[in-house]
Amino acid sequence: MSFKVAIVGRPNVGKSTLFNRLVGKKLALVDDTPGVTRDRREGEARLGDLSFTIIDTAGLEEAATGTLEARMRIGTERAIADADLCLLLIDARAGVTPLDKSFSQILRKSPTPVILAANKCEGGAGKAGRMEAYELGLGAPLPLSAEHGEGLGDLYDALAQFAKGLEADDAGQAVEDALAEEQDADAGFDPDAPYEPDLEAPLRVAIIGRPNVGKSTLVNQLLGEDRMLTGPEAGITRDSIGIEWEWRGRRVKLWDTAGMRRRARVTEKLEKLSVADTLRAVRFAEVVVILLDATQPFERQDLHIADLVEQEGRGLLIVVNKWDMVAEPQEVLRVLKEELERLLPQIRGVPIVTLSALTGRGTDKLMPAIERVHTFWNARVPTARLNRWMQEAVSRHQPPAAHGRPVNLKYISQVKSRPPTFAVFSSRADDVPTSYRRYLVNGLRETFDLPGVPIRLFMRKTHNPYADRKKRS
Ligand SMILES: Nc1nc2c(ncn2[C@@H]2O[C@H](COP(=O)(O)OP(=O)(O)OP(=O)(O)O)[C@@H](O)[C@H]2O)c(=O)[nH]1
Ligand SMILES: Nc1nc2c(ncn2[C@@H]2O[C@H](COP(=O)(O)OP(=O)(O)OP(=O)(O)O)[C@@H](O)[C@H]2O)c(=O)[nH]1
Repeated sequence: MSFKVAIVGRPNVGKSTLFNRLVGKKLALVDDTPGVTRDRREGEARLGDLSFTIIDTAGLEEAATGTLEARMRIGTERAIADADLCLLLIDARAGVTPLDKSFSQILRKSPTPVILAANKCEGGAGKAGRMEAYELGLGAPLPLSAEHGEGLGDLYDALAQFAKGLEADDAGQAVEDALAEEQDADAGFDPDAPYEPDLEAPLRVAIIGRPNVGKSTLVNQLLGEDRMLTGPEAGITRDSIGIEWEWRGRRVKLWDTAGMRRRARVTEKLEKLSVADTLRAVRFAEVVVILLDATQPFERQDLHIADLVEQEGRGLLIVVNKWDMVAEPQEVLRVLKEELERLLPQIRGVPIVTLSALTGRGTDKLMPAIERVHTFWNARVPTARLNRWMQEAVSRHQPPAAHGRPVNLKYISQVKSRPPTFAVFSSRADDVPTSYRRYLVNGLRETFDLPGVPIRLFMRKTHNPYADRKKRS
């Protein structure tokens, strides 16, 4: 992900020198006569694994009219408007000057974030100036030497921290977009019209799992190891959110949780995804794959992710990796199935796929299983079938009477898919207990074959015409 950094500061502090160092080419003129940089320049900068556009805003004294301060204000404001981040440079050897103060005032008032750096600090010089710089109210100044290339590590950390924040914003936006798309897909929902997958919209998938379960290995296997190594080829695109490719003529977008964590590690050395990252991935995805390591027990963290999937109403698939390490596959699978039924009663019958990302064995089952869960998640049940089913369900097991009177269920219809959502109408909706609603949900899941997706069921109150008539008479 790229961003724009404007280097601002009064003349002669070393803006062009820093620009040249970051761009790696002598693009800007450097001279020790103040104001020698005539135009602002832009270049593609690299620092470690970060790449960004950098703007050098020098040459303010060149303009013919207005006071220096007025011109500076204009130049800086223009740069601020253009940039995602400003780097305010001061000359630590010269100390803080009134002009530096004017700059920081402008910057403090703007919403663009600012990094303050004290230049010309090579060999520990400029300490006094650096201390003074705290006065500017822009936080701790980073000691730098643009000419000698010192302090670039700290600059990297500050920029990486900023880039991570941008990515989080981007990710947040991707989630909002995905949710908006979903709402569009739900508009005009008709339970009696057959579900037809929209092949234009990418099927959104997230693969989530504890560290070391084999997420990266699996993604590489899915996309084809070679293609990943030789960079994106036609058919595979990557952005800060994820990886998109085509599978059997269908667009698939994979949320890059591994990538999110890799980037996070740069600055925070996080060993696992933060809760916020996980939640974002779950909300983005239509189908969430929880990846387990066959040699490790099912853990609380996995359960926590499954809970999130249920709460957010996404489709769920459990994938057990490293199946090549399992000596007694039947037994391991039996235990796992039992555990899942016990620990995840709210999403019964979650499909399980076993595979080895390392050898590739079984990985061909993954996409078809994801697609199936996606279909269940989009399922539509015709109203007539639903009502026939409900009549039977009620005759087998009546809702308990409340206040000495029977509770009648009038009818049921599906009001939404993604996940399947049903409304049951009754004049005494409030009197239907949770246990009975659960009975209905379980019946729906079994009868209409909806494994691995949360099912929502609401009770809706119908108007009771008899009650009204009685009142009127
Ligand atoms: N000692 C020391 N001198 C530096 C450093 N960085 C830049 N300079 C010198 O400071 C002077 C001004 O540098 P420039 O990069 O032209 O400064 P600028 O801020 O772009 O200046 P204008 O173009 O006038 O706006 C030059 O003589 C540089 O060699 C540094 O880290 N240490
Ligand atoms: N035996 C076996 N080892 C595997 C399999 N898949 C992955 N591994 C190994 O498990 C280790 C972790 O794999 P990664 O793909 O890096 O796991 P990850 O989940 O991306 O790890 P983090 O980035 O730490 O979250 C590596 O040593 C892999 O070679 C598998 O199917 N079988």
